This record gives sequence, structure tokens and C-alpha cells, in this order.
Amino acid sequence: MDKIYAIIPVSKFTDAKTRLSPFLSSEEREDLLKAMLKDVTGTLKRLVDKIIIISRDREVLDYAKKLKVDTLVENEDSNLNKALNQAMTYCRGKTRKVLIIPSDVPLIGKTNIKLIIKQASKLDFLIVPSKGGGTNALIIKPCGINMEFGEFSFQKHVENAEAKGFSPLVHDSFYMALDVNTTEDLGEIMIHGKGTDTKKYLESLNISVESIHGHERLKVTRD
Ligand SMILES: Nc1nc2c(ncn2[C@@H]2O[C@H](COP(=O)(O)OP(=O)(O)OP(=O)(O)O)[C@@H](O)[C@H]2O)c(=O)[nH]1
Ligand SMILES: C[C@H](OP(=O)(O)O)C(=O)O
Repeated sequence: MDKIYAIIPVSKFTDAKTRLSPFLSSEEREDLLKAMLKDVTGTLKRLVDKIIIISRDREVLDYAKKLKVDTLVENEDSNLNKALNQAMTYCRGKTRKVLIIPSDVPLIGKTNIKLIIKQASKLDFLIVPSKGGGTNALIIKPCGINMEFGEFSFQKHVENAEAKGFSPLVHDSFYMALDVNTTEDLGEIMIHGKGTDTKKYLESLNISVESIHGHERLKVTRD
């Protein structure tokens, strides 16, 4: 099968996952991101030919080396889309496909990754939607479409693919759609995250989850 490199963009450790404040402290959010990165890279290992973490944060790059994955130092004056373009430009000529995946999707699982790589082997575009209209995975040729991560990126990426004549394959998966941004997402990890470092970390904080039938599905608390 053709070569495929995974690209994981990571902004910074300090004050990461701001939407989880104040439920988690800044240090706890950093440790959560480290646990999620461990789960994501552990799942991808042996399923892709290379894993590249791109970041401007020296601590992130040092942690990536501890996870025994490759690193790219992100250009200054960058942002998420520029970082991905930088990483894909690096991959051009080295691999036929890239799998772009965020750091905050600890439940992706090997079964899903094997399936989307197989599905995408004969296609130029595969996308995994996230809740809230985002994108939780893309498999494309390096620089195959413009990066539109941000507001409602899923639809924008599909439109960019269609404009290039790619028939977009949408891989619909609850586990791959779950990027951890809100307290309720932490509840989903407590329910579905058996065996993950992310769930183990949340348990260490004495976080628990109850099913409620109010305006939210879950009540997430900590001692
Ligand atoms: N390399 C790089 N990665 C980024 C950048 N901005 C966001 N990311 C990463 O892109 C992925 C999705 O971003 P978000 O879900 O917004 O993550 P976040 O910015 O930590 O979350 P919030 O602070 O709650 O918005 C995560 O893996 C982030 O670490 C950036 O400027 N450069
Ligand atoms: C970066 C963004 O993530 P979200 O803010 O939707 O979690 C996206 O998926 O385009």
C-alpha cells in the first residue's frame, strides 16, 4: 500500500484546551493534552509510515521526542492552517498521502485508523467530521486541498475537495468525532475511554460522570 504520514498539529502546552478552564487548571489541561497525545500517537504507531508533530512550543517538541515520533519546528507568525501547509510541503515527495489528525481525539482507535487508510488508498480525499462542524481527520495528498481549519471547517473542506473534482468520502464515527474541548467531552471519555491514558488521567483527578436528562446529557464532577 502507498506510504502515508500522519501530521499532528499541536499549538502549545501552556494554557492549552482553554475551553476546559476553569474545570481543569492550566497544569491539568497540559497533562491532559500530554495523555491525549500519548493515546493518539500510540494508536497511529505501526499503522502509518511516519508520525510528525508540528509545533512552535519547544516543550511540545521535546515531549514528541519522548513519544519517539518525528517533529517539525513550526515557522514563526504561524497558525493552524499555515502549520499544516508547512508540514504538508515537507511531506511532498516523501509520501503519497498524509493523515491530518488533531491532538485531542484519544478514542480514534486502531480499527478506525486501519479502516480509513484502507478506504482512502484509492481516493484523493477522505474526511472525518467532528461535533460542532469541525474536521477530525483528513486523508489527502500533501497540499491536495486548502486547509480551512477553524469555524465550520468540515463543510469548507468538502467544498474545497469538490471544487478539485474529488468525490469526498465521509467516514462517520462517533469515536473519531469526539475531540475533547468541553467538560461534557470529558464525560464521554469517562464512559468510552477504557484502556486509554486519557481516561486514566481523568480518573486520577477523581472526575466522575452521571447520566442526567436535563439540558445536558451528562453531569461531570470532581471531588
Ligand atoms: N501547530 C499548531 N497547532 C495548532 C495551532 N492552533 C491549534 N492547533 C492544534 O490544532 C488542534 C485543534 O485545535 P483546537 O481544538 O482549537 O485546540 P486548542 O486550540 O488547544 O483548544 P482551545 O484552546 O479550547 O481552542 C489541536 O491539536 C491544537 O493543538 C497552531 O497555531 N499551530
Ligand atoms: C480546529 C477546529 O477544531 P474545533 O475548534 O472545531 O474543535 C476544526 O476542527 O476546524
